[in-house]
Amino acid sequence: MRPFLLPTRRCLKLDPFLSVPCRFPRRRSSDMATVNKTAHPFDKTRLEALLNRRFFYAPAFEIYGGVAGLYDYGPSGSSLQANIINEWRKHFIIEEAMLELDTTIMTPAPVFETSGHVARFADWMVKDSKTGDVLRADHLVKNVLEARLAGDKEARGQAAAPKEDEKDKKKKKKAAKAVAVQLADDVVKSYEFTLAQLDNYSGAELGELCRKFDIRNPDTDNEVTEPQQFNLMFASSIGPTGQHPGYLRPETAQGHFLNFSRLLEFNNGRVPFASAQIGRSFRNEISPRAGLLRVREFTMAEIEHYVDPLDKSHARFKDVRDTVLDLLDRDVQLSGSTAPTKMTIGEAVDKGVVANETLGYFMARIHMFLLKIGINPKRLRFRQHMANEMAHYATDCWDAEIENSTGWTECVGCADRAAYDLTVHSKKTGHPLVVRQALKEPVVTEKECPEFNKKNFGKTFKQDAGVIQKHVEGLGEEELLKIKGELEQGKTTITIDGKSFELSPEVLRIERRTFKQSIREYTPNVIEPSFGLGRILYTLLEHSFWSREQDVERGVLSLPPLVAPTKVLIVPLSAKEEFDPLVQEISSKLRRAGIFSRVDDSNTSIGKRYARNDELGTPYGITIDFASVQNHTCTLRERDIMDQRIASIDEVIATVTDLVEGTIDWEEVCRRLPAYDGVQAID
Ligand SMILES: Nc1ncnc2c1ncn2[C@@H]1O[C@H](COP(=O)(O)OP(=O)(O)OP(=O)(O)O)[C@@H](O)[C@H]1O
Repeated sequence: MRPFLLPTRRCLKLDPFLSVPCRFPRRRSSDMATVNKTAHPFDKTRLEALLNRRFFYAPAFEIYGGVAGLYDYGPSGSSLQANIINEWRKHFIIEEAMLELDTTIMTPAPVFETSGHVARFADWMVKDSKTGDVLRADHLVKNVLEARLAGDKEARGQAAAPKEDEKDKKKKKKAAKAVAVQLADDVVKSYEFTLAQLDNYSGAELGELCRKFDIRNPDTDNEVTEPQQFNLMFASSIGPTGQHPGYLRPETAQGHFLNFSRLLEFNNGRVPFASAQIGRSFRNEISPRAGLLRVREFTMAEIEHYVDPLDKSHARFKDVRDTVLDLLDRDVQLSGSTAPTKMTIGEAVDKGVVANETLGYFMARIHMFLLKIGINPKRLRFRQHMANEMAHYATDCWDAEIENSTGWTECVGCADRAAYDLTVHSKKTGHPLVVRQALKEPVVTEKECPEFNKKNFGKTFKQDAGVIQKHVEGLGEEELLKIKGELEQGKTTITIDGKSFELSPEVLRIERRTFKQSIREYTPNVIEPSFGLGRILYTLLEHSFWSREQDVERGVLSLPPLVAPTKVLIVPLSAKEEFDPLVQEISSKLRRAGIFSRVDDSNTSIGKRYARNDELGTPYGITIDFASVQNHTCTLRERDIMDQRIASIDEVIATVTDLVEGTIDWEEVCRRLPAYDGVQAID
């Protein structure tokens, strides 16, 4: 026996579905497959209007005119970001027992001088030769060539790529000043080749490309100047004297490295281990025009995983070995192609496509995380850095790129930074940033060692003695053996800076000695996955957005319950007081179950209330009507297919808890709970 009653005739009159206009027909589970999320092409303008209307985010300082590249997140955007961060914490920090940090943003200049950011953290910019407008050189080349290729496609009568919305197409056409112009085949090839390896070009080469392809400022059609470097860090000064320059950090990584010896001690001196940090970073981007995709202040989540340089295997690699990734490696890009290869990460590491197990392990874990929060797997790929693109010290680097209406965007960088950062900071400060490993078995080695007879040596060579000693001590095993042999014959001659010195066994002997080493000291290598949360959040919103087939105006954000800002919407059918105890009961039971819910008791139709929450991505709705008051029942609605089920309040709460925790899906709900069908209830 079900512990609830079917709705009565009275409740049918107030059936929430009957108050919903019939253009939003109710669906049953059997209709699930018929929900067509692609009935309308993706419309960025609609999505942007929705995000603005529902205050996901908005330009910061808007009433002062706004500042490019700075955004404020509203309640929906903040909750979405917090939920993504929560999942990130679980997926990485908790799962891998990482050591979490929260280090300062303001950083004294010497830190970034040592790390190389002052000299090299820069992009190439060009200026409009007449107006002085500033453009990022690689983006200018990309936009113009892509637009010309789009014009060429149109002229050849090929359909534009489906992802491109009208606004984007117009932008590109404008950028190219070449609407529907067919290009010669070799020109198309050379554009495609250039685009495939755009990240590989130096400043001078970008300038060369602008001349070769006659690339101008698309807004004015004016020529552009030679590329110049622009450092992206925001400079500041610490304290009132102005004598201590500082910078707002452009990444959180240096905070990890400077604390390495404390972290190592916290981890009982053991390697491998990882530190993790979520925090704000700042980059003075040259021309931030892509919404959240390129901003000047953003939240990063960074992991620094420290490994033995001689052993980059990962204990849990076997768990992810079979994960299939879309990999776009360096060689494919050099060939001018942008088609990734599907490969298990196991195979990629075995074949040397990905440098080592630890890097591969994190690529697979990044892939899993992005899918878990709702990124479309068909629009996710890993692209290997080209040689010029990679920092000079890095061994291998792959970006998780997510496709969106602007193209493929790097959202997570995953690099093997080798021992660079720890080595340079240690050298600069004299503070050892090394691991001292007690060896299980002492290592016994033998080597040739020079022994100077100090008295005779000093007397013979006087002021040259120091130079000769330094030279001999710097010689390798082979050279020392040669000298040893010659000394055994009576004498040897060495030449330093063109000057020859004759040495005899009275001043120098070469002895073979045995050494026993019980401690190994080394600087660990660092594998760094670095996430930009704003880019992930925005691409997720694009991937989740669609419009109902029946009505393009009815936008839906199909955010997974895991990250949706609100999990359950409680909708009392009427504002009558008799509903209040039920609303309170359901709210408090959901609260106790740890499920974030909101009550919408506004004075609008239930259909409008649901539509509003579909736009907010709220996956489930609980409706309370007069039958609920009588029978202690309520209905449970699924956002995407708009199916509704009925059950006792406790049963609905238990079911929605399972749904939010991800232990069941809607198919299972359909097996558990009967469809809410007012018509059947009358009969
Ligand atoms: N200006 C920005 N706005 C938003 N997110 C950013 C920005 N710059 C970097 N990120 C994010 O931080 C992550 C790590 O930063 P990283 O230094 O690897 O980026 P990057 O290579 O400089 O990016 P790009 O080449 O796109 O400027 C990126 O994968 C991205 O998600």
